[in-house]
Amino acid sequence: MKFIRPDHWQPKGIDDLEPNAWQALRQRESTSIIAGPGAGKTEFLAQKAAYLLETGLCPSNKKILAISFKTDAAKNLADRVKERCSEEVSNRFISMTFDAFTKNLIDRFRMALPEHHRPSKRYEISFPSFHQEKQLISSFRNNFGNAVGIYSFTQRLQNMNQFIGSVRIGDPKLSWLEEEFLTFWLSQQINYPDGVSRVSFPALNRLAEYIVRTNDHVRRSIRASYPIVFVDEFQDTTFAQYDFLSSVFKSSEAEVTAVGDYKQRIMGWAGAKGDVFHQFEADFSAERHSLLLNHRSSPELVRIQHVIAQAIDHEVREVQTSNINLISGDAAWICCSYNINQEAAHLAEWIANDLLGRSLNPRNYSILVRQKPEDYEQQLSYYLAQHGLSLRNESVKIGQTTLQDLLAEELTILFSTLLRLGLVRRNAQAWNQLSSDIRILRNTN
Ligand SMILES: Nc1ncnc2c1ncn2[C@@H]1O[C@H](COP(=O)(O)OP(=O)(O)OP(=O)(O)O)[C@@H](O)[C@H]1O
Repeated sequence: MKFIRPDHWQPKGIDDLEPNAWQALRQRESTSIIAGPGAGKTEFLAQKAAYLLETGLCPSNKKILAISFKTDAAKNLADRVKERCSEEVSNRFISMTFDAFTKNLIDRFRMALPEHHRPSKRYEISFPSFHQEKQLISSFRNNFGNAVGIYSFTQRLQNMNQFIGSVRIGDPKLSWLEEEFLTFWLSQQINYPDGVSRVSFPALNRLAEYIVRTNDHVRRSIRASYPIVFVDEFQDTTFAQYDFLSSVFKSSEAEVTAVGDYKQRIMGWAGAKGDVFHQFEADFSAERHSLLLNHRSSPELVRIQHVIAQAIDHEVREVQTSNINLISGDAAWICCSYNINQEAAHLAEWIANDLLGRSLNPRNYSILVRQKPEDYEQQLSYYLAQHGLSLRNESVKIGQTTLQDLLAEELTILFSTLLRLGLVRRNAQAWNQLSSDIRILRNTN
């Protein structure tokens, strides 16, 4: 493959990068990139991957490892690199979730674990409920009821994610109660009468961290394969995941780029570290860069985001938008309501008026709420019905899944296109869509 000279390399699929992004892209040490919503964090990583791979700065026998927290984020990043680079180049970009990466490590190096911590060869992933965690704590307390300090210790266990994040397997600094609990917690997941372990992702993370910390061979082979590492949504890194990252890459030659926005931290409840950017910058001697252009939102929305961002961090820098206002009049504003009924009534009335005023369709409107839509559904449905409008809660549970996940399934899309085609005499768009889906199904594309 012919490499591009680094000073001749140009971004792919976008016109340019902002000056701070150029600086961070060319930086050959660990860096942290702080950027608000829509500032192009994912795009930046895709461009940096293209830059390093196409210029040969990431040698052809090495790969870039990109770690995200959610499957769709990992896929989105991989797709962007695929769109921007040739197959030969994008094949060396490995994008996966933290959990997939640590699970993969356990699957390959399970034998590096001490026998009593080793899951069975074939194991299942478990998702312990809050209730199961409580039961685990209470059986532990029953076993160690007389131990000195057991009361305050079990209080600490109430935030299980945080506790697990604070203890490393085999760490000589652990107190004996910490060590006993960790062993108990792991053995409950590993030893089952049918011989099939049921292991949670936090346990897999902890076991993988143990392997890379204690096994030079595994650690060196990961470092050798991935001299360049990206971590997306870094604000949501848990204590255990951070430990894993630092056990593998700290004090190595790896260039780690951590991208995120501490103001968008959503996983605090799941044990995400509050000060993760500061710690990363100290541990990896990483230089901080901020992206100050928003590429997604209208200027009014960016101004509102800034008001909210300032409430979280007084020193936050103002972001500009690269977009123009597409809506005449107000595009975004903040309303304060005294209670949920007043809010729902106002929203329903506003939608009904706007619908008439702009001759739009009810399906052009979507209401996003904080956390649980079912907390708002009843009131919103009631007030919308007074204007002849109905509401569909897409996060409603259907069996193990939700309506929105079900609607995004390829098979659901196929059936709904089929239904749309059957409902009216002619629907060219549905016809084309269905014809192409059927060609793919029959493998005649
Ligand atoms: N330099 C750029 N020039 C033009 N468009 C860009 C640029 N960077 C990003 N974009 C576009 O802006 C949009 C938002 O970018 P992206 O998804 O990377 O943002 P993000 O910061 O990762 O978002 P989020 O806050 O949701 O995590 C995308 O459509 C992307 O293609």
